[in-house]
Amino acid sequence: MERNIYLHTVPLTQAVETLKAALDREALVGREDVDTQDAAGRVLAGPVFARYSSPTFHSAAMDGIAVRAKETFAAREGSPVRLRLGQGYAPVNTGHPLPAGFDAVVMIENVVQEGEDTVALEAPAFPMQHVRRIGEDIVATELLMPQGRRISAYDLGALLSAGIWQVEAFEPVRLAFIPTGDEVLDFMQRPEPKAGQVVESNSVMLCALARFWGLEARRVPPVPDNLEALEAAARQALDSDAHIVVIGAGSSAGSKDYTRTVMERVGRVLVHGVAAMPGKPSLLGVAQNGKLLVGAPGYPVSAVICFEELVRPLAAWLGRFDAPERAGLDVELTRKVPSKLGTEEFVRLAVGRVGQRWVATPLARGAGMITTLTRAQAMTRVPEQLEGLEAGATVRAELLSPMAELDRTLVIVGSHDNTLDLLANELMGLAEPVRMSSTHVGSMGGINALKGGLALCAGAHLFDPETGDFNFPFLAKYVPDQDITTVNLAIRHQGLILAKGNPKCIKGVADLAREDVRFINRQRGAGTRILLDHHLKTAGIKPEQVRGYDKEEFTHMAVAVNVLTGAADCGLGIYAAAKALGLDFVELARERYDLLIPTRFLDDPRIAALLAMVRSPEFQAKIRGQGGYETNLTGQIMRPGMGLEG
Ligand SMILES: Nc1nc2c(c(=O)[nH]1)N[C@H]1C(S)=C(S)[C@@H](COP(=O)(O)OP(=O)(O)OC[C@H]3O[C@@H](n4cnc5c(N)ncnc54)[C@H](O)[C@@H]3O)O[C@H]1N2
Ligand code: MOO
Repeated sequence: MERNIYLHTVPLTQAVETLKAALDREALVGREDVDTQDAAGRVLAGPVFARYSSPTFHSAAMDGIAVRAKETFAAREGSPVRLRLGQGYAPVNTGHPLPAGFDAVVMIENVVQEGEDTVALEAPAFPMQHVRRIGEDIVATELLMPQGRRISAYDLGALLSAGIWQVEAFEPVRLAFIPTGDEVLDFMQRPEPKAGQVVESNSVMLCALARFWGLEARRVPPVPDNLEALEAAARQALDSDAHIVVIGAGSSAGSKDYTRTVMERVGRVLVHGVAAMPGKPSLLGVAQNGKLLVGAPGYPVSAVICFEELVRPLAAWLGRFDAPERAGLDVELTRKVPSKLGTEEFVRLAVGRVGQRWVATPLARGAGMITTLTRAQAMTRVPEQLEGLEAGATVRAELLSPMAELDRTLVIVGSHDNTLDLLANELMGLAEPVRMSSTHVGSMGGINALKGGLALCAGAHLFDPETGDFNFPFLAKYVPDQDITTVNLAIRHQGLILAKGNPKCIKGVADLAREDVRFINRQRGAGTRILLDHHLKTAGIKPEQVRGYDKEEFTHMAVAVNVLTGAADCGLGIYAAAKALGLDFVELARERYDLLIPTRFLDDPRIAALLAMVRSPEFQAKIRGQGGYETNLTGQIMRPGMGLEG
């Protein structure tokens, strides 16, 4: 099978410009009459002139009486002017036409009723006082709105008031998405994926994005990797009313990546490869019938970049509207971001305020990591001429979440524990919800974040064999100059996580040296790894003797998943992770998992909410409910030397 070789990669802006030059948007996106009441969001194809004035008559702007101004000029406090009903004044309500012969309105509050048909005024009225004049707002025949205007909700009011029942607008930009791949399963069938299969989700995510920009978007069921079937699906979509046809996946160099071939059969490929990461293998072209053809990469994060950076500007240009912009915020990076020279890299960020600083932690950059899309509150771009961004650098971030949500985000960095997930959910249920953004970098990573002032709170469970104490010896060593309050979250049970039924009969640390036992380790700096090293040393086992010692995972659950799938026979982790996946467990140690909080943040409302939650008996019951936890110290402030006893 011949494989695709990319055209050369071009910068994103160049890719967009190339397509603008090749597409005939006048021919592609037509005009149509739209009833005004349905026209919000549509773009006017021509100018709109008012048919009616507003008001169409001189109208009273207040409730009161209509008068002739000149007859009131002499009125003074203590020397009123008296007027008689009929020729002198006429009662009016707001919005009523001004009765013939009168030219001003006096508010009812300023009218003294002296008899059935006599009023007294103690102040003069000026001509046209409290009168809305004919055409004050809109004058018939005048330009109400120019061509090219995107009709807002407000505009609908003005259009109808001016007697415009229909407008001529450009067609809405319509997009059809064709998911492809033998391995993708139609979610409509509620499938259960087997190895090698994935649930099709890109089409729904991307169509929803497109609708948010104002497009009409629809998907078809996934099409298998078969050239004829793909071509037929592409032709069918091109024959529909869609202006943009997107083929999902199959954009790169695999033996079944047919997207480019299909695009060449139904049109011309103008761009294959953009200097962006993710999103590199994106394709753009023009169909024989003039429609925009897009090949979106299969990986979700890549597909999003393809949509946001290529489809969005092109669709906006086709539909003659401005794509919605994101607010910007300067943020400080907690970690270094390496990047490839010559490629614009898109990095998603978890953002939160720590004291007066906005800090941003770069999330994992795998193009297949759907949760980086859901966890990110912002995104930054590493320009193509840079080889990366340094830790501590201030960069411009594009916000993906509202500012108010960012301000309610509690940044917690450090070791992972299932209780943090419990906490994240409970905190969102508060009357004033707190959003937890936790980054799992191990206990030492958490202490480092505190050192750099990059977190409101760190989770740590560092055991010091010399003193038998937790965390304090490490705080004294690494952040001696900071006042940190240590609050216990829970005592938890750590042990060997084993396959169900323990088929390899693993009974303790000594078995880790066995040739037939494959271990899965935690990353350097993780408290659990430090605990393992301590137990290995005590048992007289060298790391080299443990098969898999150098294979690392970042969370307890990831270790458990390795055991569940048979990728490893055993790993060290908390009981809750073993229990969650129905695995066996041999307990090795009880340890204290603490929240380390710089004392100056104790009054921060987010920290206050966290502590209140941790101290509530209901929450503590939920911690115990996970299995493998004790809560007799939970919520209490820890002191050096307390160990597990409190
Ligand atoms: N030899 C090379 N291989 C790859 C290169 C390269 O330069 N040389 N580029 C990589 C990059 S970068 C990307 S991005 C991907 C793009 O892959 P494709 O567009 O060909 O997509 P697939 O391989 O078919 O699928 C990738 C991945 O995404 C899943 N997928 C596909 N469609 C959907 C959907 N509708 N919903 C959810 N998930 C979907 C699919 O199952 C795969 O897991 O290529 C690299 N390879
Ligand atoms: O460029 Mo691909 O789009 O990273 O994953």
